[in-house]
Amino acid sequence: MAGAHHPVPPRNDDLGWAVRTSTEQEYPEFAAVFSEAIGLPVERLLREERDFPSAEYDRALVALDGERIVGTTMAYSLTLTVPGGPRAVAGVTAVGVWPTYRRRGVLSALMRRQLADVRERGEKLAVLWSSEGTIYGRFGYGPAVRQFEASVQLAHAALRPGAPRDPALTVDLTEPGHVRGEIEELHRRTASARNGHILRKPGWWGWLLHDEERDRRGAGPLRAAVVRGPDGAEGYALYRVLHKWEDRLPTGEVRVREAVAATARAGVALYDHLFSRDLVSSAHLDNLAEDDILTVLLADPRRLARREFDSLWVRLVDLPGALAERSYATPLDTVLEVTDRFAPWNAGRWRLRAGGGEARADAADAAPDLTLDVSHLGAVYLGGGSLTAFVDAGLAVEHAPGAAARLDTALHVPRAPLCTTDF
Ligand SMILES: CC(=O)SCCNC(=O)CCNC(=O)[C@H](O)C(C)(C)COP(=O)(O)OP(=O)(O)OC[C@H]1O[C@@H](n2cnc3c(N)ncnc32)[C@H](O)[C@@H]1OP(=O)(O)O
Repeated sequence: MAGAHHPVPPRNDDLGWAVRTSTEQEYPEFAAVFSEAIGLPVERLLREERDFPSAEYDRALVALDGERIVGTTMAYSLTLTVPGGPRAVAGVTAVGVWPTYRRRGVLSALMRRQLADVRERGEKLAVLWSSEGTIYGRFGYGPAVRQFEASVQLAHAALRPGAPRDPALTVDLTEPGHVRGEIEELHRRTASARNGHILRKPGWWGWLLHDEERDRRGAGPLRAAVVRGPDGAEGYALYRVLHKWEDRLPTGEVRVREAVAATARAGVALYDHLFSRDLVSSAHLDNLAEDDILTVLLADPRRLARREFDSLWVRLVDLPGALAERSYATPLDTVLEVTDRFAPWNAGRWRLRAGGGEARADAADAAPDLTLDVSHLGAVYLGGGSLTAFVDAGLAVEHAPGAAARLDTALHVPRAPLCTTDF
């Protein structure tokens, strides 16, 4: 369905670059272009795809200059946790343009075609991790997950005395491969509690857990710490230890890739374990949600040095579909005037109504309460961020006083979104 007043555009990009689906046979050439653009050795891309196949060749697109591939992108068929439950989404990846062809509209042509393809498949959202913050806003993506990496000196990493500790729990430290089944199951079980998680396919675990010397950046092998209670595994952490010495003092660190806990007591047991490793002085945690339990568990939270970054970007590809399949915290009846340069079928006025556990968005002619870009909706779709900030900044316009605040309230979710799967 198109928004009022805006017809569906033709599929081909107007700048003239030919875009077509790629093939498995063509993958070496595809990988060569992407590797040159992104700065990863092509041998590595080819080896990883051989050892841990993940490519969906029927979702790989190439832009051509004659016969020559000058731009690439691919999409994975993923499942993402969103308010309302897990949903099928397109996971956009492998975006690259051959350096001598950049800034001539090649990516724009690929994006247009990819959005049309995603829509045709019936996926309502496209998501990605961006290499730079400047690329994807114009294509309608908004930074939907802001999370942080953090460091803490172990001398100041004591947890609050009231933290729940249960002596019945044990911590098993081992190679990830030995406990892969438990890890996979725990990730699946806990991911649904937070928006922004990718429900990892079994094939992805091999890639995530493979542990080669060259990936260690001086640290030791990847370890899994699994917390078990009387009824089985309750949490795990994946981490490495970097041992370093200066003036006979240990200055190394525990490098935590992810810590996952199904219970509060398991979370405490994991942090107790990670922060009590010998012969290191600090811990570095790669992916923490804004409201990770550590932010309230540390006796001295000021000691947690945080650096925020955007992880998952979200794009509403089928705007009425995406808004209708999301859940809302409060009833809502509002008219949105949406701009969308790259998926014009979304542009126009939409009346969004939510209540009684249902939501719908219909093309409308009524006067809008808010005028905003589709990227703004992407930025708040998972329940993080604030539309009011876009209004305050003058990027979105509020016509009915309080409209942005009401929408923000309806979009609210109790836990900050988090994405720990970089694809
Ligand atoms: C999900 C992922 O795979 S993330 C990985 C993304 N890939 C990379 O970072 C690899 C290195 N970079 C590249 O290969 C290319 O520069 C790309 C893919 C980022 C951009 O491709 P291009 O073909 O140059 O983009 P295109 O010419 O269509 O640009 C469209 C617009 O976006 C702007 N733009 C594109 N990339 C950037 C950027 N990195 N920073 C700022 N603006 C940008 C262009 O200036 C242009 O603006 P305009 O419409 O006002 O003229």
